[in-house]
Parts: sequence; C-alpha cells; structure tokens
Amino acid sequence: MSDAAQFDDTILSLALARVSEQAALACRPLIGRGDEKAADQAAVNAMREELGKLDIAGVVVIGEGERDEAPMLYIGEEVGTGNGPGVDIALDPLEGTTITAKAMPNALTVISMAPRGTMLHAPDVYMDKLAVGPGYPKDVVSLDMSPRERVEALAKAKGCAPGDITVCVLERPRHQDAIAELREVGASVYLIGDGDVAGVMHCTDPETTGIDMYMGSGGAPEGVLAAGALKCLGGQIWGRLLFRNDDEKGRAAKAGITDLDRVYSRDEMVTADVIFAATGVTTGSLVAGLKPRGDSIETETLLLRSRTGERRRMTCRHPL
Ligand SMILES: O=P(O)(O)OC[C@H]1O[C@](O)(COP(=O)(O)O)[C@@H](O)[C@@H]1O
Repeated sequence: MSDAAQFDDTILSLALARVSEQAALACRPLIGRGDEKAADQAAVNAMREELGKLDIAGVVVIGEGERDEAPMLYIGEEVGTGNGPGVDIALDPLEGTTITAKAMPNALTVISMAPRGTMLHAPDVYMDKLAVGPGYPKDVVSLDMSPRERVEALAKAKGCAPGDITVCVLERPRHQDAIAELREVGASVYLIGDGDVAGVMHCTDPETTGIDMYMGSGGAPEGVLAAGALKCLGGQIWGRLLFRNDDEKGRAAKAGITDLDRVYSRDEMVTADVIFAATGVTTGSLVAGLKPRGDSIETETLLLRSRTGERRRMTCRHPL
C-alpha cells in the first residue's frame, strides 16, 4: 500500500495533538525566564520524545536546521518507530522563542504531517510571503504586485474600499517601505512582533481577526507550515525563497531546489492532504496559553485536517 493510502489522518491527528501538547507543556517552566535557547530546547526534546513513540516512518523535512547545526529534529532526521506509513513532518517546536522568554502573547508549538514526499523541503532561509483567506478568485493578488496593487486588487475582489483592508505584517525594519506604502493607500496595518504562522492563519477568518491579507518576509520553514494550515482552513499563500548569500543558495541546492526565483503556491508547498496541530504556550489570538488548573495544566490545541476540513479546538488537562 502506498504511503498516501496508509496515511490514516483520523488516528494520526490525535497523536499529533499529543506531540504538540507535550512540547508546549515542556516550555512552561521557561516562560518569562529570559532564556530563548532553553525554552526552544525544552520544546525540541519533548517533541522528539513524543514523535519517537508514534508508529510512523517519519522524516523531518522542516525542522530545527541542517544536520550539522541542529543536534535534534534536524532536516532529514528519521523519527517514529519505523512501523507505519512513511510521512513528511514539518515542525517548529516553539514558534516564538523570544516571546516565550519574555512571557509575551502568541507563542505556539506547531507541527504538521503529510504522506512521504509531499512537502516542500524548504531550506532555513527567508521567504517572501503573501496570503489571503478563502473565497477569492485564484491568484487574486501576487508577489509581483506592489503592496499598493495588492490592496487595490483585494479590495476590488472583496467589494470594499482599500481603506477597509487590513494587512498583517511582521514589524521589522526591512518592512518599513512596504508598511508606509500600505498606509498611503489607506490600508490598516496590523503589526506583529513575531509568529508569522499565526499571522498567515489569521487571514482565513477575517470576521474574527479583522485581518484580510498577510505579507512580508519571514522564515521559509514557517512558510511551509503556514501553507499546510491554509490547506486545512482554505485560503491562498504564495512564497518565494530569498537568499542573502551563496551559503544560503547552497542550502537550497542541497534541498534539491534548482529554480531559485520560483514562486510556490500553497498546493506546491504541500501537495497532498495534511494534518496540522498548534498548541498555545502563551495566550494568543489563535489559541489560549498554558493554564494552571489546580493540580493540572490545561492546554488548548487547534487540530486541523485538510481531507475532511475538520477544525477541532481541544482542551486537555494534564495532571502535574
Ligand atoms: O525574526 P526574523 O529574523 O525576522 O524572522 C522571522 C521569523 O521569526 C519568527 O517570528 C519566530 O520564529 P522562532 O521563534 O521560531 O525563531 C517566525 O514566525 C518568523 O517567520
């Protein structure tokens, strides 16, 4: 049987939620402790241990970095018992290391899984990203448009004025010009300090979040994770890898990427059905953070399946 046929998303999704929960729980003693590395390491250790218990023949395609720079959950690492379907795994054990260290909102653990060979092996470089929610015509906006053109095109498709469009952007000096141009056309700019996986996901539910579009550069691994989430939630995302030097281009070559200027759509980043889990570490706009409840800790996990379109929001009490 092929890996896709063996990919039982009903069973695997619950297992994935547990992996995500354990990574979040491991971060708890490190929230607000000012030590980003320790928080990340705790999440990595827990995620790896839990993945080791699953009956999968997993390969980390989006992980903590290249084999020589990440001792655990490096790109290409095999995880799971080896007895089960071949799967690709994309993970970010702690999306928001800095915000966890500072006890600020919106830190998450994120993991997704799909049949083997169906996720883009994005190197650890930046990616220029653009995303919109469901319900728009295909390619309603594009990475080749200016920020102004994107807002105008989206407003036209939505049937509103550019001034009614809200765009989520990571607050970074490199985005200053784009932010100025967005404001010039009348758009509202929703700035986030970190965490663009959640930023992208926010545009899938504008009625709740108020966000219509995501744009800007961030980690390429986070781009593939966000593409998996959008495959479950609906919406479109486009990503183009950005290279700052030859070393980064070499990383792409190692990952088998030859066309360095290619724009990847959502379904080119994740080509098959996918499952996705995110658990809150600190409370944010996507999921609640870890909550002490007497002698247990409560987690909230968003669990998504693209095949069925199911969106499950699960709370779980973990005895201390
Ligand atoms: O901080 P930079 O270099 O702009 O990178 C942006 C990336 O960092 C993050 O904000 C946080 O990433 P980590 O906490 O996982 O390191 C991502 O969501 C985003 O893609």
